[in-house]
Amino acid sequence: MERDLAIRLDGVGRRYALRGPWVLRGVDLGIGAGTLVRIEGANGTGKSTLLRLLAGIDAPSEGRREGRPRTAFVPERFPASLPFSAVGYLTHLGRVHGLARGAAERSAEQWLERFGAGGYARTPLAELSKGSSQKVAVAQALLADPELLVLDEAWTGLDAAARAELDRAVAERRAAGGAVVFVDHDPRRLLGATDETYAVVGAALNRRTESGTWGEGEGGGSAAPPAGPTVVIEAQGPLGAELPPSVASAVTGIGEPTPEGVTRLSVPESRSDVVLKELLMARPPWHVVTVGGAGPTVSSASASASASDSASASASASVSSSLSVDGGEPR
Ligand SMILES: Nc1ncnc2c1ncn2[C@@H]1O[C@H](COP(=O)(O)OP(=O)(O)OP(=O)(O)O)[C@@H](O)[C@H]1O
Repeated sequence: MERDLAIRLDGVGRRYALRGPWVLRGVDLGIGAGTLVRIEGANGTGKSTLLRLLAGIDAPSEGRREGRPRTAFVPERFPASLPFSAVGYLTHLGRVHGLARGAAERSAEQWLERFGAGGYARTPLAELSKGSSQKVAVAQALLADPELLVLDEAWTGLDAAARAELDRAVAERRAAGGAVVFVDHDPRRLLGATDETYAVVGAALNRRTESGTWGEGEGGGSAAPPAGPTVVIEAQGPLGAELPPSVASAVTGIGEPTPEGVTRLSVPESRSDVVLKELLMARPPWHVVTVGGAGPTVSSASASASASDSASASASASVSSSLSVDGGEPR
């Protein structure tokens, strides 16, 4: 293992059933000590699966996880109904992490205070609000100074002060030489502080290069975009809006926006439905202007920019049913 790597995934694949579809395959990923790494990807692509593998609470179906950093994990869903008070639970975990009782209790109380949940220290977990419960979820990960901190949507449900506190805690971890890996739906989360960004696409991991395009993962080709036909989507975003990260990670080409704000996207056909859905469900939604083959646009469709979720989904379905592919007939 290279020096200064907190952890490394080597040729890692994960599927949830024998002969089931691979959620991840051929993933090679090294996380350096003291680095902050963002993982992106459309819904259901395998971000949480990757985080669980990194955190060591799930095992790869193939490949290896190398390195044994002291790891803490904030899961997407925290089991809030455990039979403990907030401080009792955190003290118990502190002891599991090797702290003496007194030190564990002090650390538990300090972290609850930092996240503005000191007043709920003696409240049973099952009685906490969703936001307070999330504060406990975050505190449990921070109390033993992890060398690898894995955060799955950890900011979701926190109030603004607690979100800022978590940003600070992440900076402190890094300053102490810890690595932090996170998934978050907000593309601005820790923007500027992030060292590396990867996207899960089609079971592989793509790394964002410095120019903002998506390169191959470390596996030397394992993260190449799927071969096959390409669909061109022209989409118009809300004024000044950036392309949703989940879309940016799924496309193979992004044109310069026109003065009217229409951006031309090249998308592998196998990802086009996901990209259309992500555009239409973005907040605020994007307007899909045309959908066609890589040559001249051969079909067009539009969707209301103020569509509700269900309307967006049905608009997506009607758009995708009019897709055409390279050199082919409209479907
Ligand atoms: N324990 C499990 N058993 C079976 N299938 C699973 C399990 N966990 C995840 N999956 C499947 O693996 C795929 C990837 O799921 P995962 O939760 O990792 O994606 P995600 O990108 O984190 O999704 P989201 O953005 O919705 O949180 C999905 O098809 C999901 O249904």
